[in-house]
Order: sequence, then structure tokens, then C-alpha cells
Amino acid sequence: MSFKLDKLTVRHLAGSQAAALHALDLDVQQGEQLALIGPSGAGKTTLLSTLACAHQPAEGALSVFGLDPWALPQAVRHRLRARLFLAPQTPPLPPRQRVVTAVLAARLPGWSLGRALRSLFKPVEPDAAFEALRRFGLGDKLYARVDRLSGGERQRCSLARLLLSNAEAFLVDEPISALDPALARITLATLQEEAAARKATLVCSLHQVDMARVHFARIVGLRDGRIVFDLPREQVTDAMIAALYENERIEAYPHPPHETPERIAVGACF
Ligand SMILES: Nc1ncnc2c1ncn2[C@@H]1O[C@H](COP(=O)(O)OP(=O)(O)OP(=O)(O)O)[C@@H](O)[C@H]1O
Repeated sequence: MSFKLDKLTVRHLAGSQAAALHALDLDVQQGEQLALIGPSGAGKTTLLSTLACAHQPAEGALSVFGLDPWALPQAVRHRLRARLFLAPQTPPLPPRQRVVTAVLAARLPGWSLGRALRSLFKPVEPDAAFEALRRFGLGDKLYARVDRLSGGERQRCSLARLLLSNAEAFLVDEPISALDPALARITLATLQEEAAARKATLVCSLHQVDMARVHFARIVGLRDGRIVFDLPREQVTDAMIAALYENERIEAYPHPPHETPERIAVGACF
């Protein structure tokens, strides 16, 4: 079993302290691949970062590879995290770095300090970085600077890191949000092939519901921090999807809640 959640509630420290996830129950077997879908703010990112042990739950039980991450000493939890790869929606890549160096950073946990320092000056495994980038259609960017990549290229650069990691579970947040349809298909296929080849678990949040239903056998629908359904794709109906996204609309606030129209009228921002 990769992940077991039992009545798991998660709150963000900043903001309203309202629960972002409410009493979730979820089992994910090792090697399983599932898509997380749901409207903006549903809690997909929070769930992924909780599974990655980046976010401590407020209540309930979390088991990752059979261990309770938050009952472990920090160093052991750190080793547990190294078995997980979280690919965030906006990857935090060092801007002035070359792509090859950024991708090879995935190897750092397995390298000695000397090898890591050497690689900063002359990348030690450029062929491995090239191969990972090539699988995401980025072979020509090996020596490009990270801050000269487009949004979609940065996303794929971050996923190329995933290929070089030794992770046993991939937690991927909206990996195709900046990609055209053809690249989106290649990207999902590459992630799924890699997960299947190393029997790694893949949990992937997606806004593209159609892609989720085509590519993933299990679909988990989240809304307002709760699991609305967790079903094999054949059992997910269009009506369920419509209900999941129902009433998604922009709230019509006439002015910020802390400002009166009178104050705004006299230029309150000064
Ligand atoms: N750092 C934070 N501090 C306070 N509240 C947060 C924080 N991050 C997220 N939230 C809140 O937690 C809830 C869930 O947000 P989350 O980012 O997990 O949703 P999501 O489904 O990933 O949304 P999206 O599809 O827009 O990325 C939202 O109400 C959001 O406002």
C-alpha cells in the first residue's frame, strides 16, 4: 500500500484556518495510477502535498508506505520523502541554472558532496539528463537557461527530473496545464509508462476531465475538500462530472470586503 488516509483533515496555517480537506478516506495501492479532478480550490494541491509529507494533517491518520510520517523522527521522515516525487504546478527551478543542471538535481540525494559540487561546474551525467528531456520532447533544451524556457517547457523540465529520481510514488500537480493537446498526450503517456515500468504509484491532478477519463482507470472527484466519488472510469458518468463542477462561477463582489465604496471613491489605496 502506498497511501492510506483515514478521516484525514488538513488545514492551512495561513488564511482562514478552515479545513482544506475534510475527513478524507482514501487507499492507494503501490503501482496504482489515479487522476484527481475537481473545481479550482477543491483541495487537489493540498492533497498532493499532504501525500508528499509536505503538509502535516490536523486530524485523522496518514500512512505512507506503511509508515506514519509525522510520528517519525525528522531524519527518517526526510528519507521517506525521498521515496516520493512531488511535481508542483509551478516548478521552483533556479532561474539562472542550465536545464541540464536543474534536471540532474534529481540525482543529488544519491551523490556524494564531491560529485554534486563537480556537477555544478561540469554536469556529470549529461546523457541521462538528455534522455529524460528527450522523452518529454525537450532534448534541444539541454544547455538552455531555465529562465529562458516557456511555461510548458519549465513544466516538462520539472517532469524530466522525476524520471531521474528514484521515487516509488509520483505526485504530479496539473502537469499539462501549459501544454498543447499533442504534448499533453505525450507527457501523460510518458509519466504513465515510467510509473508502470518501475511499478511506482502515480497520483495526478488534472483540470482536463476528458484527458483524465481517457488516461486513468481510477478517477477521484474532489470538491470543497471532500471526496465526491472515487470510481473506476467506466462508472463515472457525465452527470457526475457536471455535478462535480456545478455552480462554478465568479462571485460578484462589488468591492473588496474591507473597503467601503466611499473610501474607494476618494482613492483609499493612498
Ligand atoms: N497556502 C495556503 N494558505 C491558506 N489557504 C490555502 C493555501 N493553499 C490553498 N489554500 C486553500 O485551500 C483550499 C484548497 O486549495 P488547493 O490549492 O488545494 O485547491 P486545488 O483543487 O488544487 O485548486 P486549483 O485547481 O485552483 O489548483 C482553497 O480554499 C485554498 O484557498
